[in-house]
Order: sequence, then structure tokens, then C-alpha cells
Amino acid sequence: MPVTPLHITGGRPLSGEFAVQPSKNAALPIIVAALLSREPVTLHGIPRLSDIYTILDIVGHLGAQHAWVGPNSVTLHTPEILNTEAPYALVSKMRASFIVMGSLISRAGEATVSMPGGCAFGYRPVDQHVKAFRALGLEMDEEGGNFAALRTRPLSGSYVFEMLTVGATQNAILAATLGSGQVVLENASIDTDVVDMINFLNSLGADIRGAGTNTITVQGVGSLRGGEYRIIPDRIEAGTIMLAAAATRSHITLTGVRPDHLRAVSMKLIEMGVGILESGDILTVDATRAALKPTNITALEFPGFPTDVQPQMSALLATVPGTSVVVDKIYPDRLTHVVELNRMGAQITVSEHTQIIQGGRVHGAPVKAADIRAGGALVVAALAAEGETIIDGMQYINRGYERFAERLRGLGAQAHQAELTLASAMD
Ligand SMILES: CC(=O)N[C@H]1[C@@H](OP(=O)(O)OP(=O)(O)OC[C@H]2O[C@@H](n3ccc(=O)[nH]c3=O)[C@H](O)[C@@H]2O)O[C@H](CO)[C@@H](O)[C@@H]1O
Ligand SMILES: C=C(OP(=O)(O)O)C(=O)O
Repeated sequence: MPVTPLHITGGRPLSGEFAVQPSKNAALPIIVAALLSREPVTLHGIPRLSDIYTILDIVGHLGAQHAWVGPNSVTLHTPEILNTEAPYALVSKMRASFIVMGSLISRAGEATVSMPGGCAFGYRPVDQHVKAFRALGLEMDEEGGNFAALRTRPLSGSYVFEMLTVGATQNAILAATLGSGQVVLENASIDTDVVDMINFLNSLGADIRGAGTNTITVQGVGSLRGGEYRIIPDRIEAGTIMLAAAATRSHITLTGVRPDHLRAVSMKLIEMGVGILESGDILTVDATRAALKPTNITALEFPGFPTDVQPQMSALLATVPGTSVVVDKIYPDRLTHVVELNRMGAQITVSEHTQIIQGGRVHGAPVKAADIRAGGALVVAALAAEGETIIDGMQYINRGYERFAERLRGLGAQAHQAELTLASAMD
């Protein structure tokens, strides 16, 4: 299905309130984790995004029935696993799909999953998933781009991750949740999305200790019950909007946020001269008080500055006079936004994976998003830019931001996506 470009006429401040969506990157693994229960599980706080529809298709193929029971609530029910194979056509769309491997191993003792896809911003191996599975006792085979796992004895033992990885930590936890052995994961990710998945599994009766620390112990249990769970707010969307407010020198309020998940973004904005006020689940951003100062950022694992907000930060810094430097230690090649921002008058050069940004004015231009957060960056820049920006590649933005044009209009932005005409629908 073709999607029409987003038109934004920028250069004016935003105002009002923005209700942050529930977290895509927490919801995806929790939907996969719901496969572990034979009983119905109702999840509240599921954003209506293309990635969510994709994962629902994937778990549906494996045996989960699902029904939307509210605007952002889904009930999943998997009495039986019907398939232990997740084919390329489904898995190639999205990186998060690779963790169905863990759920299938737990529930069925075997899994064949194609190498995952996802946003193309550089090398994204799955070696830690595979090494962890092997260390915990699974037989692993790789053939023709597929990974096959077979459980011949209860999972047990330990694995020390070679780097902090959200997905591999989640995959190993899922694989060990149902069973009779004990698994210890060291140098495990403390990311909010790992913690939320563990909290969800424990709410159904799993025995997983150490969430939010680098050592996670999973004691296998026989089965999980059904239940209800609410997913955390989307800190990446919230971060994008905070940076949009700063780029447009606005004063806005974000509602339904977890300020404690956003500290790295808030601290950088405060350092730049932006006022940030936290009160419960409300966060106010005031960029009207002083001229903003340039800064340097390095994207790191949580609780460091998120890689998923790095391109949007580059867009903001392109509007701040002076020199800023941006490095991404998680995905050093996450740079597809640079050429497009430069099309809008930004002055960003890249040397050895380091963005050197000479901030100043940006102007509207036709641009193209090549991945989700590059799209977020182009929206931030377009809101700040004089004139009209036409952003192509909305299929990427739609992976991560729900009804974005409409919700940005709620902040007073001039943003609209043309309706699909019969002619464009047949493209
Ligand atoms: C759907 C979802 O939630 N995606 C997020 C998740 O991706 P994802 O879970 O894939 O990212 P990881 O945390 O696993 O990756 C972190 C780093 O470890 C490396 N690595 C990872 C696994 C592995 O087997 N080998 C290896 O070398 C990666 O290349 C990367 O440099 O976390 C990323 C890092 O916060 C975010 O950008 C993604 O938006
Ligand atoms: C990069 C993302 O997703 P994926 O890991 O599926 O590519 C993202 O959510 O920013």
C-alpha cells in the first residue's frame, strides 16, 4: 500500500499538550512474550503502528488469536503453538521479530527463524542471541539464512553477554521462562523495554529476578497464567517531541510520560538552556527563555542518551548556532538523516562516524526518510524550518509514530498528509 508524503510548513512555535503514545519497543517483545501463556492475556497500551500489525501477524502465524478490545488494548490467546517456523516474508520486516525464537523454544522446544530485518542503518548481527542459546544448552544450526534451535534438555547454566543488548537479553529470558532449569544472564541489558517485559512475565507467574540490573536469574516454571498488563509510555516518541519543542523554541507539555526514562534527554536539554519541569507523568519543555547553546552527545545504552533519539538530536543541533558533535556508540553508521538534513540547509559533516554540526538556520525542502528515526529527525527539522518540507518515506515514520501528522496538528503544527487518491493507490 503506497503512502503519501508528509507536508510540514515550519518556522513557528508549537504550543499546548501532547499525549505520548505507549511504547512500541516495549509492546513488541511483550506481544511475543504473551505467546508463553495458554490463557488469554489482555495488553493495554498497544500503539496502533505498522510494526504492531506486523508482530500480530507473526504471532498469529505461530498460533496466537488476537482481538482489539479497545483503542489501544489487545487480547491474545495461544492455546496451542501451531507453527514453530517464522518465515522470511514475516521476519524480514522488523528486527524485533527475531525474539519469537525465545518464545517458541520455551513453549515448543524448537524454533526455526529467519535472520531478522529492520531499519537499515548498518551492521546488526544476532551473534549474541545465538551464543547465549548455545551456552544455555540449545542445539543451534544455521542454514540458508535461517536459524534452527532445538531443546534436548532443560535450559540451564549462564551466559555473559559480550555487550549490552536489549534483544538478545529478551530472547534468552523468553527461552528460559518455561522449563525446569535455572539460567543466569550476566552483563544483561537494563533497558526499560527489558524491565517491562520481565514485569509482564512475572505478573503471569514467571520467576525472573534482577530486572533493571546486569544480572538476571530465570528459574523456569511449568506454565504461565493469563492476565492483564499495561505497557510503559514511549520514551523515544517523547524524546522526539521534546527535541521538536526545543528546535521550534516552544513551550509545550507532554502527558503520559515516564520522566525517569527520559533523564539523559532532559539533562542535555537543560545543559543547552531549555527549561524542563517534571511533575508525576507530566513533563514541560520550555525553550523560550534563553538562546540555546550547542552541545556534544554520545548515544549509549540506557540510561545513556538513546541511539533512537540520536538523529532527532542532530536535527535540533542543526538549528543551534555554534559547533556540536554527535557520536553514536550503538550504531555508529546510523547516519541516513545527515544528507537529508543538509538538503534543508543544515551543515553537518561526517568524519570517522562523528557528526560535526555547524548550527544555524534550516529551510524547507523535499526530503526522504530512510528509517524510522531519520524520519523523526526530518520532522523535527521541518517543524523548525522556514517554508514547506515534503517528507517522503512515511512508511518508516508510520512504523514508529502513531497518526503523527494529526497529533502534531494538536500542537499547532502545520502538518498534513495528502489523502490517497485512486491513482496513487494503484502506484
Ligand atoms: C524493536 C526494538 O526494540 N529495537 C531497539 C533495540 O534493538 P536491538 O534489540 O536489535 O538492539 P540491541 O540492544 O540488541 O543492540 C545493541 C548493540 O549490540 C549489537 N549486537 C546486538 C545483538 C547481537 O547479537 N550482536 C550485536 O553485536 C548491535 O549491533 C548494537 O550495536 O535496541 C536498539 C538499541 O537501543 C534500538 O535502536 C532499537 O530501536
Ligand atoms: C530501529 C528501530 O526498530 P528496529 O530495531 O525494528 O529496526 C526503532 O524503533 O527505532
